[in-house]
Amino acid sequence: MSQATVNTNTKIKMTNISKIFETEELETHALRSIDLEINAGDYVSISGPSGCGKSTLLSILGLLDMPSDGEFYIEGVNVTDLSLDEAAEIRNSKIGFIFQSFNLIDELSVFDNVALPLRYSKEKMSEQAIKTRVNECLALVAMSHRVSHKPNQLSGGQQQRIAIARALVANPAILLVDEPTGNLDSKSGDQVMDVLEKLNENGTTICMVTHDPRYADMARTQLKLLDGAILTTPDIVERVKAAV
Ligand SMILES: Nc1ncnc2c1ncn2[C@@H]1O[C@H](COP(=O)(O)OP(=O)(O)OP(=O)(O)O)[C@@H](O)[C@H]1O
Repeated sequence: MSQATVNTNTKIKMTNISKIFETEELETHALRSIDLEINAGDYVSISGPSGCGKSTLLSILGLLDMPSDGEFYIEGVNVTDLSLDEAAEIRNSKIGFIFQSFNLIDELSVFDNVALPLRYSKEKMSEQAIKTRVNECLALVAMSHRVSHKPNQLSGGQQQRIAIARALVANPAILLVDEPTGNLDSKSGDQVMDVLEKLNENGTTICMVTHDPRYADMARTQLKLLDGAILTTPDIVERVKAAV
C-alpha cells in the first residue's frame, strides 16, 4: 500500500476510475472516467436514474469491488490494487456503511450490535472503553434510551439510527450511505436524514447514494451520474437548454 502526497484533508481521491463488467455476450461500461475528491467534513450525494452506476461507484468506494482502471486513494493510501485481506482491513478501519436494510443482528441487544465493530477490531479495546464509545455513538443518534432493547423491539427509523451508530463507532474516515430511507415511511426517513445532517454539521464526512431528489438536495455537494459518468455543471446546463 503506497502513500500519496495528498492534502491530509482529503478523505477520498479517485482519478479516471472505470468499471467494465464482462459477461460472455456483453461488456457493460458501468463507470466511465470518474474523477472524485471528497474532503473532511464534506456531505456528497450521488443520484441518477436506475442503472447509471450508483451502486457500482459505492461498492468501489467501500472496497467491496475493484475498478477496471484508474487510481483510488483513501486518506492518502493507494487502495487501487489491494489483496482481499488488505481491502478488508482498510474497509473495517476506515469505512462506515449504512444500507437501506439495517442489517442488525436480531439476537443481540442494541448495545452489542453497536459494539460489534469494536469487538472485531484488530486493536483490542477494554470493555470500559467500548462502553464509553458505544454510549457516545448512541447519544449522537438520540438512542441512549434503548440500549438494552433488541432490534425487533424498535421501529424501522430507530433501527436505522442504531445502524448509523454502529457505522460510526470505529470512527471511520467516511460514512458511505446507500438509500438510507428506502425501507422507511416519510416521517422516519426525514428523522434519519436529520441525524445524518447533524452528524455532518459536527464534522462527519458523508457520501450518500439516493434516487430521491429531495434527499439528494440535502447534501452540500450534489453529483449526478448518467451512463456511468458524472455530469458536470456545463453538461447539466446544456441538457436543460436542449430540453426547453
Ligand atoms: N455484476 C454485474 N455484472 C454485469 N453487469 C452489471 C453488474 N453489476 C451492475 N451491472 C450493470 O452495470 C450498470 C450499473 O449498475 P448499478 O447497479 O451500479 O446501477 P444503479 O445506478 O445503482 O441502479 P439502481 O438505481 O437501479 O440500483 C447497469 O447497466 C448494470 O446492469
